[in-house]
Amino acid sequence: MSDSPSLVELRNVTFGYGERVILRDLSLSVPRGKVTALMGASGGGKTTVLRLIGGQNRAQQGQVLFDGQDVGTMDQTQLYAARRRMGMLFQFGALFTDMNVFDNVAFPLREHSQLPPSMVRDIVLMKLQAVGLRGARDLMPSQISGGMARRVALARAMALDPELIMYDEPFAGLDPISLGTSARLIRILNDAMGLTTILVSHDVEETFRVADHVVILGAGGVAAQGTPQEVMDCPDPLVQQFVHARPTGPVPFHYAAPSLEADFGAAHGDGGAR
Ligand SMILES: Nc1ncnc2c1ncn2[C@@H]1O[C@H](COP(=O)(O)OP(=O)(O)OP(=O)(O)O)[C@@H](O)[C@H]1O
Repeated sequence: MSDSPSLVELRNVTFGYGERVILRDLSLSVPRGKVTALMGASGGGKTTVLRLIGGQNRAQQGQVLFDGQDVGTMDQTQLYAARRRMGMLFQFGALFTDMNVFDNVAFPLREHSQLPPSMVRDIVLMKLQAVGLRGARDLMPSQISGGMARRVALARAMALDPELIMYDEPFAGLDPISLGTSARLIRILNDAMGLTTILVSHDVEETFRVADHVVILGAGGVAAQGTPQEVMDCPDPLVQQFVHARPTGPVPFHYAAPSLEADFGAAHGDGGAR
């Protein structure tokens, strides 16, 4: 284990899909034991950062360090070992619909460990207890609410006791009470289980309440980072637009497109333009 205060560190990372550069010379660090919120305008590359950390994407330049090791240069075995130390909860963390709550949480344990059934049972019930759903073990996903399903997915992501847990928009579509419960749970679990958390979210109010460290992505790089208060106070117009959810400002509304003239001006009369 590295003795760096950061569990994850991106150093001068450049990444694009085809010709389109999404992250440009991006450097950021995720302190151990803390909740780090990764925020920024839609399409800014937050999910892409999570995918780089998980090794689903590889940086074209720079390094993505997980506990001091470059994820981008790992072979399959090393990557597999690193991923076992990470829990990932992607948008709406889909459950297996043909398995009950218990079996959903047991799934990674049965897949990735040789533990006897009695131990699997104890671990599953402990994880379900941590998210308040020990009593729901026999229910099918169709019998629980969206907020409960999210918590089951969280219990499943924690089944193998990860060191790092990454949430991609865990609050999307939740009612205000479930949202508050989920946010508090993320904080409590981080502290109780000695985790390091990365939270991608658009919900400024709730996220700023639970995060220790906030990173705002903008224009391929870091627009601001610091404590929630430091980021709130950052004078950068892009950051201000984002934290105050203003509809107008430097964040562009339009995805990069040909000029209006190219699409509309010359199209009249040519009969076959797309
Ligand atoms: N597999 C892919 N192939 C091509 N382009 C992609 C792919 N995945 C994402 N992109 C593009 O990369 C950009 C960044 O996407 P990403 O999902 O990382 O953004 P994000 O900040 O998580 O957005 P959101 O907040 O809307 O989820 C987007 O413009 C998207 O269109």
